[in-house]
Amino acid sequence: MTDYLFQTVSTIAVGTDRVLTLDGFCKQLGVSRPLLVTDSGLVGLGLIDPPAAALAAAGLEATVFDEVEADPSEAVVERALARLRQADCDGVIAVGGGSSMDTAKVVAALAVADQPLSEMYGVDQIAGARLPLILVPTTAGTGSEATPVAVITTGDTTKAGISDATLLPDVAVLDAALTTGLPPAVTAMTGIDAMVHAIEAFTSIHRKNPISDALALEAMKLLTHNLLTVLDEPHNLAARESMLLGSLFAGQAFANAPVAAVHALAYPLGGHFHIPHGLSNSLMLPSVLSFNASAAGQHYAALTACLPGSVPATAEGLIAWLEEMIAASGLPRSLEAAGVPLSAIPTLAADAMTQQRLLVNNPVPVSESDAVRLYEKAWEGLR
Ligand SMILES: NC(=O)c1ccc[n+]([C@@H]2O[C@H](COP(=O)([O-])OP(=O)(O)OC[C@H]3O[C@@H](n4cnc5c(N)ncnc54)[C@H](O)[C@@H]3O)[C@@H](O)[C@H]2O)c1
Ligand SMILES: [Fe+2]
Repeated sequence: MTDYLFQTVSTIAVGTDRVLTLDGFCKQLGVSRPLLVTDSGLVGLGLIDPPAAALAAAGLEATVFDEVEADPSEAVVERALARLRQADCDGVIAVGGGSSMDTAKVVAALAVADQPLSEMYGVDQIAGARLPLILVPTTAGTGSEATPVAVITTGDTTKAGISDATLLPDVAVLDAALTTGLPPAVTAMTGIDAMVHAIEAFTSIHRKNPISDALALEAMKLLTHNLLTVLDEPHNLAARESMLLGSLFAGQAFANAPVAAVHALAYPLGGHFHIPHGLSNSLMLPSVLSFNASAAGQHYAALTACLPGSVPATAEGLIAWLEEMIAASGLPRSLEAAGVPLSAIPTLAADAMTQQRLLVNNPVPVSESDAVRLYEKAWEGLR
């Protein structure tokens, strides 16, 4: 038996139109002037007006920052921080995907910590507290509402992680009504990201623990039973809520049993080619799982019990089911189809090697030449 520590978000609110009750959480946390962090796409879809109006009706003066971009840069974080200071905000709310939630987390810490962003990267580097923080995911998803992690793009191409318990929010709000307009491709990519969180947490060789295992198994069940349903029936609220729950559970799992090589090899695709995070994971998933099967085969076999239908209880059974599901969801299945030139592979592999924070969790060690081979397989859509 190994000792372990399990940390997670302290309050989770689930329910349709829960996003209209943010004022109650603000009041509990002593927040009267929240910064509402989001992106312009969500504003355009009209998703931000109702919660902003509900906050105003409750007498709370929210300032909306809607300049978050996918794979948020340091410049976006600094602009959000400047807006927070200008409006003298005393709390931070994100309504959005992982990009908005990660930006909000870092801004809440920077607003209090007497420390520049550059000193926060890595594990346990944040030297202070943070402002009250409420996260409302609109994708299902990154699970960022339940993780101590934020991923920021530094320079032009590098995705760098900050992992610190300070970034666990005070409240996570799961409101399925926010996700019914999620386009099919984003639904599929983000759903696969959540599955990868569950799979990599379940096979992590560092900090794997029984609580994360239970959450990962339940996450796999919820996600794999509902992804094709929400693609067919985008307005099915029960299935959308199951996806949000699955994403939350997977986030709670990997927050305490961290992700590994699929993510380490996916990040350079986002950094260099702006391939969305979930799609990057989906593209690397079959080849990395095949590579890991010699060491993680039993765990992969155990995960097949979570899948719908009768799937052979083997690593091959899991990988083949995932490949079929990726094909059925209509996403590109090779790096070539995703527009990555073959000539980029040496650079991608060298970059992946900088993600040692993640690679150390992988069931099989990954060398730079292994990474080259894995990208070559993924380029051809093979495993
Ligand atoms: N902090 C963590 O633990 C963690 C974990 C995994 C990934 N990440 C990071 O999260 C980011 C990716 O987040 P994401 O995949 O949620 O996507 P995102 O936040 O980048 O959003 C992607 C697109 O989807 C749109 N969108 C979001 N919700 C929508 C909705 N309900 N309806 C219609 N459109 C909607 C957005 O406007 C945007 O255009 C990456 O930077 C990744 O590195 C963080
Ligand atoms: Fe992820």
